Amino acid sequence: ERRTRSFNFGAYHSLETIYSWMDTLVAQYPNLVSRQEIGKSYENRPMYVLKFSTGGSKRPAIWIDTGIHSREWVSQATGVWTANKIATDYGTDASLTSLLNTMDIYMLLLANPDGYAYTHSNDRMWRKTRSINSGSVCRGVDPNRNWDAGFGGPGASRNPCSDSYHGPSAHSEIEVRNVVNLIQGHGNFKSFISVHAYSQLLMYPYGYSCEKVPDQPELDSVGRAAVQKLTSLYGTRYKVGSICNIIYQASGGSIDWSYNIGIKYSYAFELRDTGRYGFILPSNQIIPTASETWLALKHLMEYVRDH
Ligand SMILES: O=C(O)[C@H](Cc1ccccc1)CC(O)(O)C[N+](=O)[O-]
Ligand SMILES: [Zn+2]
Repeated sequence: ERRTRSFNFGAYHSLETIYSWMDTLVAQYPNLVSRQEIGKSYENRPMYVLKFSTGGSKRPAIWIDTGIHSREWVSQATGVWTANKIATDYGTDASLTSLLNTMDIYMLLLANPDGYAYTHSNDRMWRKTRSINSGSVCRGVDPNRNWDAGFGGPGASRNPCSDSYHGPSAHSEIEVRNVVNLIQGHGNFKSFISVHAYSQLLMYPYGYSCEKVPDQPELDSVGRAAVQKLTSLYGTRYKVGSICNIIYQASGGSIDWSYNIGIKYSYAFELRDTGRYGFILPSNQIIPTASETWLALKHLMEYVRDH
């Protein structure tokens, strides 16, 4: 209804505002979008996935998460804009319509809800979850070091006070376990895309090692083609490569886990910018960032649809 159309996609919003906007999106597109609670966060906030589906059961699916690192606000904002874009363009964009007639899209807009709330209430630069670490005064685990993929290896810290603390064990964080359970329970995901900021990169596995994955040539060429579409809009330049080679070695990352359980088309975006504003990207760049990113996302999803 009216409220969705009047929603300001060019601003950063609170968790509560995003959650109530999700309700209006589902209400406006009941035959396309549904909301699924996949579990609770450490501080007992619901974790909601938006499922875009035109029917079938357990259709091949694409996963997109935003906001796993709570301070990377342009990621969550891009997720909101993208969810709205999918809902509004279905039925008019032929390529998207054909995609949604054969595949489902699952979006987790706030993958770290406790951290996101904390960046609004206490510390704009908070990155991790808000779990209590026994024996330490420091809180939180880096949810992008907590996955069962090279867990605890180089590229993560064992210090609970570190921003890249991997946690006491793989999948120790409920926010990670909720996603693992959904993906493993579903069993038919073909693509897993995790959206971060910043650095303007499109990355594929591995992070935990600099060895080439078996599908590296294909992931690289599809990634380069996707970035070409992104750059065509405003000239924004991205680099493409494996996490380990292009940014740094990082163990326990989500897309290494998804790749290793067989989800070939696993990618991580690092959105704008390259450091001028960093995590504090001005809100007037939200819509341009989301618009250019959409061109890359669409390319990836079309490729997955056709292969
Ligand atoms: O360290 C991270 O988890 C990401 C890089 C990354 C992204 C995906 C998988 C493994 C690592 C970088 C970032 O998004 O956190 C941004 N940053 O640290 O500036
Ligand atoms: Zn991040």
